[in-house]
Amino acid sequence: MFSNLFREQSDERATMVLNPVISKLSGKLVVLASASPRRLEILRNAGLRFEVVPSWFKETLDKGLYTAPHEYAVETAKQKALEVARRMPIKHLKTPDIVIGADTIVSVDGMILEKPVDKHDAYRMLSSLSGKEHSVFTGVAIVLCHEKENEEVDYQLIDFYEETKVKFADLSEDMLWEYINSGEPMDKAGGYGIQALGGMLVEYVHGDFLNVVGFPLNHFCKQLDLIYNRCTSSSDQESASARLSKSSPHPTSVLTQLPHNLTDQSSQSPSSSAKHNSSASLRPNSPPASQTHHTHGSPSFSPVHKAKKEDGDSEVSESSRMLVNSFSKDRGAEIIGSDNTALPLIPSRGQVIELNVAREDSEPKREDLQRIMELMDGFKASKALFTASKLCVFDLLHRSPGLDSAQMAQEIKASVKGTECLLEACVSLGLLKSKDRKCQKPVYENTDLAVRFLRSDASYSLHGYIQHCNNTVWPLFSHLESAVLEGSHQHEKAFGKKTNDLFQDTYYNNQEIKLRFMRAMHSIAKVTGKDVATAFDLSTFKTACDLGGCTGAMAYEFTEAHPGLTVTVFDLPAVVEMIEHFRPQHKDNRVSFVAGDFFQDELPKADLYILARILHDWSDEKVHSLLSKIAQTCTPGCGLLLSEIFLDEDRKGPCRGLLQALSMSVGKQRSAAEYTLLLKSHGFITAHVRHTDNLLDAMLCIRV
Ligand SMILES: Cc1cn([C@H]2C[C@H](O)[C@@H](COP(=O)(O)OP(=O)(O)OP(=O)(O)O)O2)c(=O)[nH]c1=O
Repeated sequence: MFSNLFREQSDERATMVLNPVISKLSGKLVVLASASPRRLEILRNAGLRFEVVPSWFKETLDKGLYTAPHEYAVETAKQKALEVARRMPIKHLKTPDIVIGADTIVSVDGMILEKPVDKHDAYRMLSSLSGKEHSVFTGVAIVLCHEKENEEVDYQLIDFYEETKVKFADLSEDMLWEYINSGEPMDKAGGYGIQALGGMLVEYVHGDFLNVVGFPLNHFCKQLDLIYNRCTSSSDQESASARLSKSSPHPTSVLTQLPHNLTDQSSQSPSSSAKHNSSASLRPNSPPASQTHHTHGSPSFSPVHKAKKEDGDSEVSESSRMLVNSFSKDRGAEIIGSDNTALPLIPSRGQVIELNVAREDSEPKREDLQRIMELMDGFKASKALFTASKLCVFDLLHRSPGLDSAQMAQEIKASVKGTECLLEACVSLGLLKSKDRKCQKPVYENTDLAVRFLRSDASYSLHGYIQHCNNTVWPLFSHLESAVLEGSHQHEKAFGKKTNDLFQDTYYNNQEIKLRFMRAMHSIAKVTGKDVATAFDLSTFKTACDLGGCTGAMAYEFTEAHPGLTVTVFDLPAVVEMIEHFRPQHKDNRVSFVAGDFFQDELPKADLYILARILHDWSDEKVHSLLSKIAQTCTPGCGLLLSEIFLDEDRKGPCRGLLQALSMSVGKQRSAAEYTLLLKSHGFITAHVRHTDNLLDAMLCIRV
């Protein structure tokens, strides 16, 4: 219905305005900085080709700073688009040509209504709309990115808004609650969706219907027409902006450069990004956001350090160059030159390694060679870590720091020569420290890294996961060539037996292997759990069920983070019978365990289902069967929190996810948009996506 409606409304305009615009955009990298499935559908139906990179900007600007509601929507749209425009060159290694951001709000009686946080909030919003006319504003920001010779990026910002008036019928209490309980209000501004059940509440609409649904397509096309059809060269950009200002009722344009110091912006984790507004971050001494509208000019910032985009056709004439842009929540952007760079072997999300190798036949540069050698030696480093961990080197040095190689050899019952080589290798990898002694062999101690992650009894120990990598992942990867040739996993070759169900046949039919696997899952849940548990406001949910929650490590993080939540961990009987091995010291009564098979048995009732690191393991058929079972168990408004590594939409990273896919399990790695579509097919809409900057990302979906 929605798509048909769109066609009826815009076919004529499409031929007049949209098609010439679309041809102008072909070959350009257009990015939609929005997770809204409605915006995606509107633009896709219009024939636009684009990538989706949801913005990490949190919608928490101070509404008190804005004199009119549309100013707030426009500013939020700008921040969403700019965050993506800044992040992409660094984290995705490509500079988009255009980034589109949007923000939809409802305004009634001088209040701004965004998405409700819970059912009561939805009730508050909908009852304030009952029997009245209100305005829906969508602010849109179009960021044009221009890369310059000297690696600076110019951003030209064009923004505008559209207002549509909507009148609601008088809503009875019963109607209100029936609608709220349908779950539809939760991810929509003002708490309703005019395109679906919410349409029944509406008496009339004055203005652009699609604007209410989240994107004013017609106004957008007119803006594109102005930019691309009436302004031919990039040198005309300033005048184009000026023209836009005159001809359009609400556009603004800011031409600016990305600041040199990226520490508080491009590298922001979602949580930190909310602290900034564009004016502050783009123009350090500028007035508040609302006053920077209609500002032109180019503030003088130093050039940005970023991976330079190559022109696909041109030969790379520059000499070899290596940049490692490393980001973390704490450190922000870090630009490390080749001289002082310890290359990360496997770039994580947010780490960018670029080698611009000069002409093919020119003399190899040291850094390029080094990178290849690092990759070739990677397996030796992994195996050295696995072996030291298996032989309990880190535990022994924790108990008795300062052992020399002969003493260590005696402790681990190994050869002195072999032990010496292993200890020295661990020093070179930064896992151990050695202290020289006069005329004697050096003694060894754990580094901080080993103390924190490699001791088997450390709070955030990865010991269990390392053992799993050594015993299970390593043998599988030693058959990688066959896995690639055959396109299937290599369990039979690696472990000498056929597996129908990896968990039942391999991991859980032997006590020792089972415990090892549980320790591995426990390790991962311990180090990632907090970030997943705190990714979203879950205060509307009272009961959760962690499907395949294993030792409960993730569940305990959820109860810790959400005082009103109780969590049932649902896992196979073989797992639940072992959980005493993993109970935390301070038992939390809000975590309980139920034994069962989520493919076969009835699921415990809950408001929120957690699927952390589950779906990627299973075939499409099993994934669909599990999701449809959850969907049947859920009432509208129930939540599903999915946590996996989300692949980038262009499938160029993160490296961990792509390497994991090589194990060729029957499952697959997916991007956030792919998970969104998958869940949508089972009646769940994605309300929020969070890239955590940790090993697992998360998305919160609501059953409609
Ligand atoms: C009023 C109304 C809003 N909406 C939706 C459009 C938007 O998706 C949403 C408003 O929230 P927004 O914050 O504008 O957008 P979003 O959170 O969905 O996505 P992102 O921030 O990543 O861009 O409400 C409808 O679908 N129907 C309606 O009738």
